[in-house]
Amino acid sequence: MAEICIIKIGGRPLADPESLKVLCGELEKISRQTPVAVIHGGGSEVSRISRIFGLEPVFVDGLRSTSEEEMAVVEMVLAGRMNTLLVRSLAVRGMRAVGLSGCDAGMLIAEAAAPRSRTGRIVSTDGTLITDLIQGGYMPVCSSVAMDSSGEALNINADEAALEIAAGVSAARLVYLSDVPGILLDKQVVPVLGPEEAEKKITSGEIAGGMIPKVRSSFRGLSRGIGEIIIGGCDKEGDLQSLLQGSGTHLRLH
Ligand SMILES: Nc1ncnc2c1ncn2[C@@H]1O[C@H](COP(=O)(O)OP(=O)(O)O)[C@@H](O)[C@H]1O
Ligand SMILES: CC(=O)N[C@@H](CCC(=O)OP(=O)(O)O)C(=O)O
Repeated sequence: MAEICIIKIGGRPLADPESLKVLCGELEKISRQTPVAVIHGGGSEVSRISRIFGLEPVFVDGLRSTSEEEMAVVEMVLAGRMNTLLVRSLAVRGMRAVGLSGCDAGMLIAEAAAPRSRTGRIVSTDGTLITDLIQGGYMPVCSSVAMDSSGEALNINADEAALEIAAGVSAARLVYLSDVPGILLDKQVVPVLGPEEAEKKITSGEIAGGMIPKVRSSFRGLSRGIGEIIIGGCDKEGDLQSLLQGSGTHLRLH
């Protein structure tokens, strides 16, 4: 099979119709060149809906501390609204998008990160469904909802879900599309970043919030055989192609 490219989409592009249009156009172009699977988040929408239900989000090191009640919102928003929104937006352009969550065919099995928490840590990944769908000419579109061994839902950070799936299918490339053009240090995009430098910048607070799990999971992914990991934005036509050709931040082990 041709080399698989995993594209992780954060929540903010999904919340804006214009960004979503650009993104889907870019995915259409890229998918003509290489097989693509999309893993998506939607954390900002989860927070918005949680607040409507009177649940104030709490994040620790960029990860949501997920209560039982919040898990219901996570599932509803990510595996429901966000997933179908993305699938419809791709399908209308002629792509054979298939909506999935990490629970499908046991793709992402996780365990609770702490007692009574519904925030999960992935313990096993099965990429077969993704490769089977790609071989059948489909574009898998997967949310980061996972399950534990007793069948309960767990909330996985979408960056980590993308990383696990990319490692599970031995992806040639994993692209994290975010609302920033790459990792910024002194307001400039860093073209290449290694693990020691990244940890220093996390300690100093220059890399913070949601960027922490993205960066840390990337280095774990590279050591597990993902060919290349790129962080960047996709705001206008040509952005995704240019990320694949060298713009944004490229994470390297050495
Ligand atoms: N050094 C940094 N460079 C770029 N973004 C950073 C940095 N440190 C923290 N961030 C934050 O990380 C965010 C992207 O991560 P995250 O919120 O998880 O986005 P997404 O939902 O797109 O995955 C940016 O919007 C920015 O606020
Ligand atoms: C455990 C955890 O933090 N899960 C994330 C899952 C969604 C996500 O990661 O969305 P973005 O990619 O848009 O940030 C959350 O609940 O926000």
